[in-house]
Amino acid sequence: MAALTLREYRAEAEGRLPAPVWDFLEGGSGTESMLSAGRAALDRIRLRPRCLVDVSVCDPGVTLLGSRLAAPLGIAPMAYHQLAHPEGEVATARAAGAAGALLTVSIFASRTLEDIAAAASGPLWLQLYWLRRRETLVELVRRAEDAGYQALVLTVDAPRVAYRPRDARNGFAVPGGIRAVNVDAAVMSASHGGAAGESAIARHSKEQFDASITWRDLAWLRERTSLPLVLKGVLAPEDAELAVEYGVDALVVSNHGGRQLDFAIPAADALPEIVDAVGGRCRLILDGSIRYGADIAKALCLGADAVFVGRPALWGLAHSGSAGVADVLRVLLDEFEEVMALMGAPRVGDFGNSGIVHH
Ligand SMILES: Cc1cc2nc3c(=O)[nH]c(=O)nc-3n(C[C@H](O)[C@H](O)[C@H](O)COP(=O)(O)O)c2cc1C
Ligand SMILES: O=C(O)C(=O)c1ccccc1
Repeated sequence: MAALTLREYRAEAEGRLPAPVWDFLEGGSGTESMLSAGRAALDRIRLRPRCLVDVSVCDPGVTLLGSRLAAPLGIAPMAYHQLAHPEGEVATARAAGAAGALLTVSIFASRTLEDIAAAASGPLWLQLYWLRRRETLVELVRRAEDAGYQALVLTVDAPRVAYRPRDARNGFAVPGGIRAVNVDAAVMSASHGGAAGESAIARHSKEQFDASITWRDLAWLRERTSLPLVLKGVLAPEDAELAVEYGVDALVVSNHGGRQLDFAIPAADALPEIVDAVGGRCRLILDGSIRYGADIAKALCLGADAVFVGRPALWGLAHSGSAGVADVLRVLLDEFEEVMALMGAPRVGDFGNSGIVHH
């Protein structure tokens, strides 16, 4: 298969998916203006290379919360990979393993945690939304521990799923035959069955997500697992400080790919203050609009330890299943390895604040 750029994978994926599914994958909340804003924030950052450094061998490898990765790259949690391909998360896990990338499995994965683990040869983390029914969370934590997942990621930017105009217009619902198989069917039923003018996903979240949780509840979760705990969707330095106080091991600095709070700060703009606030006391992952190897370098220069990539993994999956995801990851890794060489930064630790300028 000829190498495709991520942009080509996107175009190919669009042609293969039903329009309402495409709209759900690609869409954003409210004005959808944050989709381009996230990209613009990264585009404003320019790289400043060093020269005459020995870059004959570049090593993109890192260890993140005990997970060994071929590069500082993970796949962001995304619900229902079967929307993109019948094999769903099992295919994604195979590809992530082959590339040495982390896979974060969504609580609303369409394949079982155990089947995904069986297909994975690399590290897996499990992402949770805080459902009203706490027994579901306790059971998922136990299953993740038993299946060898290496961290838990609590998404904290979604007390409910935001208004997303495309999904509302399409009356989007999770198609029959695709289910969040790791959660009781009764808890998930509102996600199915469309209603004109309303997104079933948004409706389901209002019914089943616990919007009352606070930092005290985080302590409850912290006590129930020895796995590292990650919070996803932090943008305020004050929250980063609180997270450190509550024993959180890493933060995913993210505006949820422009799908939650409309006009929320792009992650790349929020990151510097958060780096200052945590002062090295927890790991930081930049999420949103990562599309090039150079974006990984920019994130590291800003002070992140790694990045998450979201939609491009689903483009690869829609294009050609596991092979497509593996190729998307390979394109990003090859680009990053080249950026390391051209930046004069043969190790991940060589990227620092002097490697970027804002313009
Ligand atoms: C189709 C889709 C489903 C998503 N599902 C989840 C989810 O279940 N949990 C979660 O924390 N974030 C979810 N996200 C957000 C991603 O984890 C990530 O923050 C975002 O996609 C990153 O932006 P990018 O797509 O520009 O890389 C989802 C995103 C998409 C596109
Ligand atoms: O679409 C999303 O971004 C998301 O987080 C989600 C939440 C609930 C169900 C499906 C996806």
